[in-house]
Amino acid sequence: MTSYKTIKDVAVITIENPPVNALSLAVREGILDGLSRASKDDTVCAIVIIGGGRTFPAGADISEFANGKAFTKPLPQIIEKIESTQKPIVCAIHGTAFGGGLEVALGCHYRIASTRSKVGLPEVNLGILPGAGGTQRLPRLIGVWLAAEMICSGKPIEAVDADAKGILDDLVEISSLESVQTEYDKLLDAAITLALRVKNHSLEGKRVSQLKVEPVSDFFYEQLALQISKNARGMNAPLQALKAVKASAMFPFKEGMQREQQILGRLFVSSQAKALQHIFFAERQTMKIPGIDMKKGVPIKFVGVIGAGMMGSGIAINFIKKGIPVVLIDAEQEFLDRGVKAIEDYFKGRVKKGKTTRFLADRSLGYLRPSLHYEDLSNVDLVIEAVFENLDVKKSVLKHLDEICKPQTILCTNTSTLDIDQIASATNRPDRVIGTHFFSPANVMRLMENVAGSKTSERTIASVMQISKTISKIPVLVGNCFGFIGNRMLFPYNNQANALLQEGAFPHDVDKVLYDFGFPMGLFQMSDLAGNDIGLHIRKAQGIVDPSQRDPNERYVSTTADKLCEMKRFGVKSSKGWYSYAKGSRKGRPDKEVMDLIVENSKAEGFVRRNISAKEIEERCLYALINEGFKCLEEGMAYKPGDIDIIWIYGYGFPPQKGGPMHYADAVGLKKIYDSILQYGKADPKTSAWKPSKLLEQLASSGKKLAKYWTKKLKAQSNL
Ligand SMILES: CC/C=C\C/C=C/C(=O)SCCNC(=O)CCNC(=O)[C@H](O)C(C)(C)COP(=O)(O)OP(=O)(O)OC[C@H]1O[C@@H](n2cnc3c(N)ncnc32)[C@H](O)[C@@H]1OP(=O)(O)O
Repeated sequence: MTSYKTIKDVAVITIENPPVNALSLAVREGILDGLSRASKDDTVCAIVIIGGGRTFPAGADISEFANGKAFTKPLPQIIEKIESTQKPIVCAIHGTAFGGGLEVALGCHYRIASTRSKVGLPEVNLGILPGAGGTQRLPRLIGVWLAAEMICSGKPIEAVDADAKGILDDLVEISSLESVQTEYDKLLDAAITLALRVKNHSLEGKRVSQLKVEPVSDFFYEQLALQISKNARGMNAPLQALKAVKASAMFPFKEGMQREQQILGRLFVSSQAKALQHIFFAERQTMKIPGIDMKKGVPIKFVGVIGAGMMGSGIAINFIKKGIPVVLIDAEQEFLDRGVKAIEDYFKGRVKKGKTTRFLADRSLGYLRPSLHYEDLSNVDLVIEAVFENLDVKKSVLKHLDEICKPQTILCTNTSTLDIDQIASATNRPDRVIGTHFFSPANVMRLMENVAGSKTSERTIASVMQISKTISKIPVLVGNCFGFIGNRMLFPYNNQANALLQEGAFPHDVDKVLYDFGFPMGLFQMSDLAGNDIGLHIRKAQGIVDPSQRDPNERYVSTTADKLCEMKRFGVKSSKGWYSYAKGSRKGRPDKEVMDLIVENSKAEGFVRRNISAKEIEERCLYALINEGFKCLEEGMAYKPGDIDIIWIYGYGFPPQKGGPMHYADAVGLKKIYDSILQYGKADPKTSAWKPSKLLEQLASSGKKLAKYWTKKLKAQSNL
């Protein structure tokens, strides 16, 4: 896990734990061993610590948190050992020196970094804090203000920025064209040169723990705490990390470390840390699908997008940003021009905000080829249609594409609800047809539901999952059912919210409970923002708006929602929906007209309105959502519980600190959820969403946890 060599009397300890050189127990032991050898060897005058391969350690080994291994020869002790070594230690950073990696660097006496590298303390994103001395050393090195900002936000910074802040002693210029090997060679060279230059220098002032912290006023802490409460609402770790930073300014290093460790201990065992660490791994597991070999994907080098509306232009941006040429097609010059302008404005905005340079923006725009002619798609490797959400329209587009595109071209349909098999049936290549459900705005939202039809081939799936990754999306493979996973689960959740209105709640009551649970907004606010006509369009497609077409045995809860659309209360865009809005504002106010309508509908539909507790609102919305998630798993529409969690966190704002609906279900207890579902179903037998999932029933009665059960099941499958 580490190697040791000497170059020109400098000991070089190289950390070799690919892919990210996480600081596992074996790495920590390797560092200790290297330090001991270098200290004992009289010919060694200085030490360099460097990461092998592509990076300096990207942190402590997160997989050691759950099994407790992190506490054997713990990182703070290793860093103390590094800092107290009598020979100068130079740390050479490339790639991503994150978390424990940066904390190791802070324990070294000198730090140099490649200009391509990044450093950061992202621990708060895992529900913990930089608990290997990071909260005590960084303020000593760069001051409380800058350190608190880095630690509490968890955001990494570029090496150039780190140098300006005083974290680094020097930068090694590496161009974007140079290979990782050249970067490593140049960095090592520079580190050895520096080590030889400082070999006889005193280490006075070079041990960060011995530096003094300039205190700041309480006002600073109060302001930052306010900002954190707003930006990271519901998250414990950032505020706790701030407390630890404050301790650095109040106490000597040793005492500060004790405070840091106490806080770390509490955070470590918290439900938030477990949830956030679950999300970290679940996000990386979405590419691991039983029976799909991702290596079978074909490279996608040329892409077509049909439809230059908001969705199509957003999709095109993702590709051209990564240097993949896109032919953007629309039927009308006017629409095409509008789409191109939207794309140009997007890049202009990025340049203005300093997020990119004019040169890079122009380079991306150079990859865009607007066209009115489908024939220009004859040679693309993959095409995504983003036309109107209508089955017949989409089928005719796919049929046309099938005739024009080369036989190998993958045809993707961007839909949020429609049947992929039906769309694929319009072509002679159903194996090369797949759903790509982008979330709006498509250039911002990272989630993608990739929908496999019954004939979609392994090669098509692998190709689309790979290219989704290339364009920096988080792709989740899902099965072909109405609404796929995200929207399918949204229906019963939304259904309960509307049912609660019938029984006695108002939109602001439901929204408050969901906001307090941790969602960025409640369902009615979300509906107003998206446009209430979208829901109506879907209900019409389901054939349930017309009372004569409804199943009389199924409760209908959307009378008020339908009437709102009749009243042209479409939401924010018409300044009134479930709420009313001041012109240009997205902040809704409860509206008497809507509340009266709700009360009137309750009466007309035979409900005696009652006070409904926050607990009941929360349980009914969330348990209906969770029950549907279990159904998705038992039907094989979702491949893993973690996939559902990722969809709901990245697509629907489920609070990450609760780990997603399926993780949350395990945390609440499946028996409790199952029993509540039975109870709610008894009171409301006409709501099919209360029919409990068989999988939920089975796990609830056997006392098992979903996560454990599913991991075992997948293991057994892969051993078959
Ligand atoms: C007891 C001490 C307590 C506290 C002090 C210290 C705490 C910490 O250091 S916590 C860790 C802080 N670091 C991070 O949060 C960084 C996490 N990693 C990343 O952000 C990214 O992985 C990356 C930017 C470093 C690289 O991104 P990318 O190139 O996209 O690769 P992947 O994310 O797909 O990762 C590849 C592979 O590595 C696994 N992995 C990444 N980081 C860690 C880690 N710190 N520990 C264990 N494993 C890690 C990741 O799961 C992937 O694994 P698979 O290929 O098996 O999926």
